[in-house]
Amino acid sequence: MPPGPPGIPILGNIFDVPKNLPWLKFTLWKQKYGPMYSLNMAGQPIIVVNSHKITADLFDRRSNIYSDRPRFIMASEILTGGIFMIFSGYTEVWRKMRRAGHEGFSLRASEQYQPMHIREAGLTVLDIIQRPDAWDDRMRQATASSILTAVYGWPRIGAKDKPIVERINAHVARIGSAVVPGRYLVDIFPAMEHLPTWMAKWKREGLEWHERETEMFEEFNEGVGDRMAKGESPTCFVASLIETEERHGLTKKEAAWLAGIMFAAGSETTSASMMNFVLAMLLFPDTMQKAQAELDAVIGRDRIPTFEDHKDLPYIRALVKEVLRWRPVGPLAIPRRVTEDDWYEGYLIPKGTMIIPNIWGMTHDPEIFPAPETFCPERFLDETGTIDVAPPDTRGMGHVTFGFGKRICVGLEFANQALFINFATVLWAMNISKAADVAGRDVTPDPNEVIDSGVVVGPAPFPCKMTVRFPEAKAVLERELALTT
Ligand code: HEM
Repeated sequence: MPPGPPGIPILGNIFDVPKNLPWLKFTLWKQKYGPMYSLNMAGQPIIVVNSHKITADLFDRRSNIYSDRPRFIMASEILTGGIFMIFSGYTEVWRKMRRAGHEGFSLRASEQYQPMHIREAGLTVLDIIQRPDAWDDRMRQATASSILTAVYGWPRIGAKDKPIVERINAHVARIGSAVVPGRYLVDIFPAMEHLPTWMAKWKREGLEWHERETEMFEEFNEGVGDRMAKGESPTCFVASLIETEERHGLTKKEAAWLAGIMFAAGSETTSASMMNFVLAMLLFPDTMQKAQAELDAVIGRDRIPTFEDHKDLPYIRALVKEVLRWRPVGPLAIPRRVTEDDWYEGYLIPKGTMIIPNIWGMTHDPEIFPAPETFCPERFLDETGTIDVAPPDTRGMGHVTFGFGKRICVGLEFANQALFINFATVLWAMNISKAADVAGRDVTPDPNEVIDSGVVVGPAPFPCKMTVRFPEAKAVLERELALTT
């Protein structure tokens, strides 16, 4: 295996990997051991990969043996019955779900949600104009709302929907905490999975949660089915799932979980990226001004941005990529497991090895992204500032924040569209600047203070000041949004 940090007998590197910001340590090790090195976590062999080329060679070009996931017994088998697509192995059920998920969120399919994204972004900015202090709450709610609308065709969620959103969020948090290494002993000692439920409270509770959540997700899908039976045709993922049920061969339970998974995978990731955007605008105000100059030149102040403008807004397109590169919300993605012995560059990667792609290490590689801590959208544009450029082996996207190969993020088109229109609308209408403390001094947030929920990493809460850029912004938003109802 490729060499790596030496570790101690039996337990290996278990004490070398920090719980806090492990991707930074992984990135440091890259300097010492190269772009691919191995770790031993109490007998579990792990390979950490830190380069675009290696991830493309393994996850894209050898995807038939690198698309499996390691076992997450509590999160993926007990709490979610083996059908939680994000963590599930490279199985037949995963394939069915993946096909259906991809069909519902492909580039073409995601276009049908564009009017909803424009509306949601505009209404959110209007809310922020009214209550600037609640900007982060509003942005989080907007993300949740867009995904629930896209998945279930629900109208925009508001304060009255809090209980249902909290219920879904609690489900996401439960799974997030269950994948944290060491949270459940069964993931360290798999033999414990055979304990009878009367002896294992964690297992009993996990299975009960699974039953309750299956009921909840099935009810949501049935709600869409009932609307269709009444002759309505909601534009949403579940409606298309119901129409294509037979072709995809999904059971009622699998279809219900597939829809639920879209929210789990898409809500926190997108809202953490929105927070990172605000943070970047605060810390790098010159980029905000350049983006606003582009918006003024292309859109002016008498209408709001739309998706028609995408082709004419290279700086905003680059801004989306730079937010995802600068602060990838899944800095270590989700690990893989190789299903056969494999040889790569003279090294043996034994069957069963866990492979961790260090996305942070790749998006902060100074040879590809000079001064990687500097927020600089220009890195994704050619010298004319109009043509998008991307380093090799990034699928033309410029970064690998959405993952790789057959398991690349299913919702990446939807997420890119949501981020594009939200960034454009916020910057068209608002200025973002540092808030002042009680003594009147500017508060500069530390971008390395983060909240790590298990899979998604976002910035710790920070204050910021949002003000309207020009007096007519509110009236223009109101007028334009009235036209889109
Ligand atoms: C900024 C937003 C997002 C980021 C950065 C992100 C990132 C990721 C990453 C890194 C993975 C793992 C890929 C791999 O293993 O190679 C993933 C998987 C996934 N994402 Fe996203 N995601 C985002 C938004 C979304 C949205 C909006 C949806 C749904 C509408 C979604 C649905 C999924 C699903 C279902 C998977 C599991 C794919 C599989 O295992 O086959 N994501 N995402």
